[in-house]
Amino acid sequence: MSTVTRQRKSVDIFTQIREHEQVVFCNDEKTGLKAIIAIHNTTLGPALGGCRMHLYATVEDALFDVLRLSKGMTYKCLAADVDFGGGKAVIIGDPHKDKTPELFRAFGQFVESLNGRFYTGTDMGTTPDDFVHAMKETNCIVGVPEEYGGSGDSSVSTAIGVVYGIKATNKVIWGSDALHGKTYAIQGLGKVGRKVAERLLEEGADLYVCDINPTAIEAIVSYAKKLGANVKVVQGTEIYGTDADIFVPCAFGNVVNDDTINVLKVKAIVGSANNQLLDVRHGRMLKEKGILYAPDYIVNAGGLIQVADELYGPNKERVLQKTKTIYSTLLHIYSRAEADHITTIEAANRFCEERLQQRSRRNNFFTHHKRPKWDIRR
Ligand SMILES: NC(=O)C1=CN([C@@H]2O[C@H](COP(=O)(O)OP(=O)(O)OC[C@H]3O[C@@H](n4cnc5c(N)ncnc54)[C@H](O)[C@@H]3O)[C@@H](O)[C@H]2O)C=CC1
Ligand SMILES: O=C(O)CCC(=O)C(=O)O
Repeated sequence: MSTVTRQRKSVDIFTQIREHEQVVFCNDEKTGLKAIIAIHNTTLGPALGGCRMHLYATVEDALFDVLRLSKGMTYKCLAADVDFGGGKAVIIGDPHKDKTPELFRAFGQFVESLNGRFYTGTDMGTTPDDFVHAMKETNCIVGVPEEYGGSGDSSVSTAIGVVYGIKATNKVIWGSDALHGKTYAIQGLGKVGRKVAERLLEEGADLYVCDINPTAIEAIVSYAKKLGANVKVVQGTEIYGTDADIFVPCAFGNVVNDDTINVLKVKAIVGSANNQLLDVRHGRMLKEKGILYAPDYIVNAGGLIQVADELYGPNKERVLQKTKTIYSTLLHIYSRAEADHITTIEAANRFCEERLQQRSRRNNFFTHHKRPKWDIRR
């Protein structure tokens, strides 16, 4: 039994979704689609969040994941200062075997049925090309390929934001935001992790990397070779115990738990993975161990910033400028945590909850989506 499953108690469904506005179970026999869409909070505007595809062991695991991910999006929208709410979707299936155009069209129909309350795009296990099929059924898709007039793959901005997060962390620990001269342990070399790895290598950093996909490993090893840079490949859980300076989780959530904290030797954790802490108490354990934790939803907000911007008509320069603010927001969170003697995740949560209180006072006049945008229906 996994650590995650062990620590979860069995509770009734309404207790599980008590913090959420709406949870939609999507079932389509013809295409085999089994998905869950969770809308956490739409105080600031329609819910926005990517769609993950993963072969969950149980439906309960999928529900647990989508509930946490969608709540995280509410906080991410608040931290990034965009007028959207928190939502997320998960498709239960193997992203390497179970994808079909029809499955994504069926998913698009369910998104459309929410009538503008939920906008979605890529996450772990999905790519912009998957959502081109969903776009035939709904306009509520983001991270749309540039050839359709969208902003393109949102992982580009996510990776840029993660690098700003690493720079801010280096500044706090070593007094300089330079990326070189440090070793980073990157878990996951997918859409985000690979881009972060390439940037770090270009800056002269050393890397430990791991991924379950040999092609992803080969790509980064050959890139390093081209640059004459240093990459060591490690297997599975070995990534937690390396002598790297910073651990960069860019695969799945819950990677910071009792087991991994025991073996982590790094000075800081800064990565793109959503929900890195299994529980808030793991934030306290990191603090006690002297490991600086960059709250995930602060650091990985670049993609959100990009796709939120896309809905107003994409502008790359505007996205880049806003993504850069991840650096200053993170420095603010670090100093607030220090001043208030709390963990960095507690400081980030307080910052967002205060913003939500302030914004809730504004009259929120939201009407459902305005115009057909992606007219590619066949
Ligand atoms: N794509 C985006 O713009 C954003 C992604 N995130 C988060 O960042 C993380 C990565 O997202 P993407 O790069 O989009 O996903 P992806 O699906 O493109 O890449 C994930 C990578 O992790 C690898 N992986 C899976 N299990 C692994 C394991 N046990 N050990 C090592 N590697 C493993 C996969 O083989 C894949 O290469 C996810 O947690 C996602 O929620 C957060 C914000 C935005
Ligand atoms: O990157 C996206 O497409 C939306 C943002 C998101 O889902 C996330 O930040 O986890």
